[in-house]
This record gives sequence, C-alpha cells and structure tokens, in this order.
Amino acid sequence: MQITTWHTGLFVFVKGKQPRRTIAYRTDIDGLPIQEQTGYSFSSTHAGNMHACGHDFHMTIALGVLHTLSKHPVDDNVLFVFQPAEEGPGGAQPMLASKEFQSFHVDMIFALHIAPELPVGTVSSKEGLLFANTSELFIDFIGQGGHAAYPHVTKDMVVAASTFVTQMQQIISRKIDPLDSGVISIGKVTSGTVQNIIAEQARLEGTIRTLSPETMQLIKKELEQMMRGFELTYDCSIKVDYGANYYQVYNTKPYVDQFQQAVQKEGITFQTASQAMTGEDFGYFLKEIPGFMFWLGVDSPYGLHHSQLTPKEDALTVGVNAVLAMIHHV
Ligand SMILES: CC(=O)N[C@@H](CCC[C@H](N)C(=O)O)C(=O)O
Repeated sequence: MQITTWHTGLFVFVKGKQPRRTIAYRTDIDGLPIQEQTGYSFSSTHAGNMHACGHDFHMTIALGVLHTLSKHPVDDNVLFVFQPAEEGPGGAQPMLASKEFQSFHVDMIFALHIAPELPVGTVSSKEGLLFANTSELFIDFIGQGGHAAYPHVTKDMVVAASTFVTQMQQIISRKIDPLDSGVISIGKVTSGTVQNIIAEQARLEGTIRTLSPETMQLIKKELEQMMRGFELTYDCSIKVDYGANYYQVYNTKPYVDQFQQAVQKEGITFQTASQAMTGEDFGYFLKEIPGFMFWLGVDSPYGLHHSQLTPKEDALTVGVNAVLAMIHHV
C-alpha cells in the first residue's frame, strides 16, 4: 500500500495482483459550518462545524473497503482518493490536475453520496446526468445611505436587493425553456446597520443550479443584464462574483449497468435515480475519466445540510459491500 499526501487530502494506492488497469474510488472528507444537534455521543468536537452531508460516512466506507482490499487485493490496482473541499471551493479539479493523481493513470473512477430519503439496503443511480451544474453567487449592491426619514436623497440598497431577489426568479420562469430547468436560490442576505438608517450596501449570497452548462451560461447572462437594469433604476453599482463552479456529474452507461448487476447479486436493491439539482465536484473527475456516482440509502428523517442528519449506521455495511461488489465485477 502506498500513501501519498496532497494538501489536506490523500491518495492510497493498493497494488493489484495482476493489474491490467487502475480503478479509483473517491471519497470527500470536508464538513460544513453547522452546529451539530444529533445528540450523538460521537458528535463533532469542533464547535459550529459538522459533516452534515455524509462525508464522514463516505470516508468510513472508503476505509472499510481499503481494510478489506489491503488483506485481499484484487487483480487490478485500486486507488483511494480522499478529497478535500467538496462543499467549496472545490478540491476535485486541482486534485485531478495534480501530478500526484496523474501519475496513477486511472482508467475508471466511482464514488457514492448518502441519500437520506432512501431506505437502508437500497442504492440508486442512472446513466447520464445525475447531479447539476452549480455556481456560487455573490452579488454586492453599493448605493448611498442616509436618514430613514429622507429616502428620496439616498440610494436604498435594501429595496434594490430585495426587489432583485424576487425579480431574479423570473429568469427561471420566463427565460429558461419550460422543458429545461434551473434553480437560483439566495441563502443569505446582509444589509444595513440599524432600523432608522437607509442601507448603503447589500450583499446576496446564493447558488445557481442547471441541467446543462449552456443553461448556466444563459442564466448568468440574464442575471448580468438584470443587474445593469437595476443599476439604472436604483442609481447604484452592482458587482457579481460566481465563486466556485462545479461541472455536472454525468455517469458513463456501461458502468451503471455493471453496478446494478453487481449489487443485485449481493442482495442490494437498485433503484433508477432521477436527476438532482445537488452539485458535486466529482463531476470534474467524470469529465476526464469514465465512471459513475451512486446514491446510498441511509434513511435519515433529516436531510442533507441539516444539523440533525442521522444516517443509519447499518448503511455502512451496505456501502462497503456495494463498492467491493463493483470492484470485483467491473
Ligand atoms: C451534495 C451537495 O450537497 N453538494 C453541495 C455542493 C456545493 C456547491 C457550491 N458550494 C454551491 O453552493 O454552489 C450542494 O450544495 O449541492
């Protein structure tokens, strides 16, 4: 076994007995700025930070598979990719481009993500698009503050930004083909100082999701056009920053079919997935290397990015078995 560190990530290479190729299995390892409220005795010891998106689960499964393969290697080489920064700003792209990763000459790659809504014992995937294209979205409005009693001599950025939040949804309803789809969500709004001062600045923080890179470009173009209109209407300056962008997760067909056969032989239920507006920078690996991603049922009453996400631990064994089944079958 060969271990190579890469920034805060790791590559672990298990040499095959008679290698014809190298199969890679990727797990993300980072967490989210959420205060854990699961009540578990093994809750996060880092105040204000927890996994909340299953990356602890993903890692544990990778370690379980690694434990088995270190004792019983298969014919092919298996590379374990422990990848940082999936939640942002994105570790996949720089890790993929690294000389360390390139030196392994990976032929096929796969990964999983927990699915709180699926029962334990079920996995789910589909050929083609599984996860969306994403772009973070940060919009700054700069106007002119002043006394709340004299709005006419100010440039009120609370009014400009809040109108923008509602109006931007018309890009989805009026500019996107109804048979296509997109999401613009604002998760954070910051503005103002006290109740009787007109806010000079406002900041919107959100994300854009689309089913194609082309629709992503269209939404960004329309947003920028709307910003120029708002600059004229509200006599202000508006700046946009798209932060981290993730390429869609697009699964290669033969591998999804092979995975279905492999897991069904193990008594695991396979469900055909629908495409989802979640994002995953694993899409960058799949852009360069054939492979796929799948959902693993963990039956949690609380969803991804929730402080009480509680995946059922029985799903760990299912995850390890599903990954091993694929490695043996492919
Ligand atoms: C599986 C999952 O929840 N992934 C995240 C990826 C974040 C992408 C980026 N930071 C953004 O918000 O656009 C997701 O939110 O889907």
